[in-house]
Amino acid sequence: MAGFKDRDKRHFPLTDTSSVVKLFEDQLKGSNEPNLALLSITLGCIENALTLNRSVPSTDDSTLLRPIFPVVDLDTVEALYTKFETLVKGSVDLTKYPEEYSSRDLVKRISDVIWSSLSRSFKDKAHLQSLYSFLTGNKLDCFGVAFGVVAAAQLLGRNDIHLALSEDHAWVVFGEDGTDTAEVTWHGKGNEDKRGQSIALSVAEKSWLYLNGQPVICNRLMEVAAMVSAANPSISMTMDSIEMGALQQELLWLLYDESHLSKYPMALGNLGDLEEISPTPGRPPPLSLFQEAISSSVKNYANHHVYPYTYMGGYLYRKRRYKEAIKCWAEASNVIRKFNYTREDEEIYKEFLEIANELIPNIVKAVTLNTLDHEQLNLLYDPVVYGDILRFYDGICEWEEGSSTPVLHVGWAQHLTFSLNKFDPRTRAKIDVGKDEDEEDKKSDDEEDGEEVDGKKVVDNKGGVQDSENGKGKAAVQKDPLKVVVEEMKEV
Ligand SMILES: CC1(C)CN=C(N2CCN(c3ncnc4sc(C(F)(F)C(F)(F)F)cc34)CC2)S1
Repeated sequence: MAGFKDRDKRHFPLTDTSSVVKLFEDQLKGSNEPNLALLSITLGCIENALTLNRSVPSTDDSTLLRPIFPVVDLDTVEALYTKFETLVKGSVDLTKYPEEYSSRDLVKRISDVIWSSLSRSFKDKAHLQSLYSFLTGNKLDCFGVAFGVVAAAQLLGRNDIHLALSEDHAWVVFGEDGTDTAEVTWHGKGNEDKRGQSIALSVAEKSWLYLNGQPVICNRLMEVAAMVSAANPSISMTMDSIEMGALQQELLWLLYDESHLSKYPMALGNLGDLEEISPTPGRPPPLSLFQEAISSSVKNYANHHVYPYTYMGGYLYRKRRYKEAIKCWAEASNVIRKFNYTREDEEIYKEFLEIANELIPNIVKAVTLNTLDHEQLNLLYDPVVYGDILRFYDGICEWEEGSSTPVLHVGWAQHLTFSLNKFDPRTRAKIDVGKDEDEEDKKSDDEEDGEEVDGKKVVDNKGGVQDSENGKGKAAVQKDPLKVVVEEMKEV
């Protein structure tokens, strides 16, 4: 049972990074499970001081000497912890929920307690992810509400309620075998919240938002990793708090060493980004962390996560390692093609749009202008690169096929033709777009379970069978005009 114990109190006051790391270390390695509310209040208090309430820089040089790290007093944290405990225990009558495992009603009740305390102001600002924000400003973002529900559940001794994370949404799992699911927060803008509903219905849509049944399911230690990963060192669009970034980085390495990041690809990616900004001597370089994130997704989530590839692709792009960046983006597209695009998948749509319509054109322009660097210019004569760009687009086309919402529009085709036309025609002739073996396998799989629907075989490209109405009463997007464009061009 979590509680604010004396052994926790002796860490206070916290005066620097290492005292915070020691508190987290004691919580992670201690006898009982880490206290999510205590840690979230503490981390949120520090983030607030380092990013929102920075000491106003005075004109004299005294600020140059004054330590910027805030002193976190025990009574500040204890007061907020008690406020949270009073709210939660005062609002949930546990005698109504005598069962050993949590019910949907209980989960909904806890979500309502957090939800009803929120102020109505807009919620997509930064620094709204911690219980410090909730308790001092009644504001939480989408992640913060889900995290708050799990922290409240822990206070109530409900140890079967855990955080579930996709790449753009959060919900909870609960029940005897931890497979019951419930929405507890909202998603995106202008979408009705589905709080209390199970996720099963949404997963059936094969949308990226729910990772088609492959989300990260946290235990208490991974919930600490989520809290640390969700910390935000940014002060403004152009400035980050060095102290907050360093604290987040040290806490992520502590969690990494305890293997609490091994099934959490995005946290590994976050650590890789922090290491790019400020490398820790003796630690693996960013690329190996991004590779670990990819391997974790392949091993634990049937390679259904996109971000591990875009973390690595973005890094390689920044290092001007363009051929390898394009390879990563082709692998990212190889993941997204497993899904059907639905209207709540905007975040990943924007990711692919930026790669297709900005990053790849920038690369093609850069290597055309910079003809002095033969290594770079060769890119336009490299059939492997050309093939990877085609694979990148083919995955997006496949993502669109069978979807209720179209992905591509003529703007995509304009950038596609710009990029592909820069390649030497002989190079374009060299690649073989023949059916590779797994494509043949897929076809044979489909043959097996394809069935006649009014005389014609209709299979989706996800290996399932759906009627020509895309199984959801919506007209499925047929073969996409872009594929025709690419095929026509190959005859050029
Ligand atoms: C390659 C990228 C464009 C760079 N940053 C990326 N992030 C930044 C960090 N990030 C995350 N990093 C750790 N954990 C989580 S849980 C989560 C979420 F499920 F969507 C939630 F909770 F709804 F916000 C998001 C997210 C989201 C993805 S992807």
